[in-house]
Amino acid sequence: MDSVVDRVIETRGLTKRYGGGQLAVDRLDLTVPAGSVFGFLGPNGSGKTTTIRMLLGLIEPTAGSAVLLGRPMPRAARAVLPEVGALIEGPALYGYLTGRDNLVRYDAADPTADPRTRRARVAGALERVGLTAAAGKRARAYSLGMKQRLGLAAALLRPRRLLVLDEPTNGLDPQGMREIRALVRELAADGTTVFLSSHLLDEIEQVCTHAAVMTRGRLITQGTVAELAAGTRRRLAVTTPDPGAAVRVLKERGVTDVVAVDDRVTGEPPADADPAELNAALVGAGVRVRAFGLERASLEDAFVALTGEGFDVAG
Ligand SMILES: Nc1ncnc2c1ncn2[C@@H]1O[C@H](COP(=O)(O)OP(=O)(O)OP(=O)(O)O)[C@@H](O)[C@H]1O
Repeated sequence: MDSVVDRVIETRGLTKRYGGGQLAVDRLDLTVPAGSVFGFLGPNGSGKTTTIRMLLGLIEPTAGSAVLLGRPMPRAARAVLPEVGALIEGPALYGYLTGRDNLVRYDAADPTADPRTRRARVAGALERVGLTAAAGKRARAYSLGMKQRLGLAAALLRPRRLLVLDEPTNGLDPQGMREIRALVRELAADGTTVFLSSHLLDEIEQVCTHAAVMTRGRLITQGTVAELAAGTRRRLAVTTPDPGAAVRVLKERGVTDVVAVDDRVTGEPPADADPAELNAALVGAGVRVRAFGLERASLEDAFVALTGEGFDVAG
């Protein structure tokens, strides 16, 4: 199957209600463009894993449709899944086998994989994820990050058009997170579309070109990361030894939501305000300004603005 699709994943009204009545995913319309690194963002329990399981045909939707690489799921699973690499809920590894032998096992389980070229494929995948030197170690001696990389290597034994990664950095230390993120960027640079779920906003900002935000089973927004962050207003931040006077002047000039903490005053400027004039007004009123700037809106600001909720941004 080598048809060209510009939408690698497309869902319409995709819904999952579990047996117990729990509505885990509610009428999801998701569009993942080809070539994107697409972040599927939401707090724990927001329905990310359930969505991924439906996309991969592991569970049936209650309603709606999912199209993967232009083909309907789960009906076309047999044709589509060989082109999709997936890493969900940690790779299934045999601890007593070496990293290399784990990959040999994965490769041997693929009926379309030619046994004569198996060694070369496994060596290539190990190289790809930086595990060549550790390939002869038993998997149980691997760190969590190495296990994740081995799982990715398994997903990369054959060329893939789409990689689906469910919380790929969950539980990793900062170094492990950096390694996985670097790998995701490399894979994307080679043209593979990557769909990754995460509850970490900064992770999405660091590696993704596009994102969708979920809460409680519902999609709140989707688009490029730049668009999502641009949807929020920027905040003005003033550092001054005269915070009381600064608050008064800014309010007079129409700045709203003014907050003073120690020597830092922040607020939301009116849409048509000229920052230079606000600064001049402060100075003109005798406020000593040590620093003045507009803060870049982050995806976190966008999330809070969209949902009115805070977000767990801890690594
Ligand atoms: N097999 C199941 N049976 C019943 N309810 C389920 C089942 N799996 C998940 N749920 C419920 O569906 C909702 C969405 O869960 P899901 O695992 O898809 O969220 P998530 O965003 O992936 O969160 P996490 O990151 O914690 O896995 C949750 O309320 C969860 O308790």
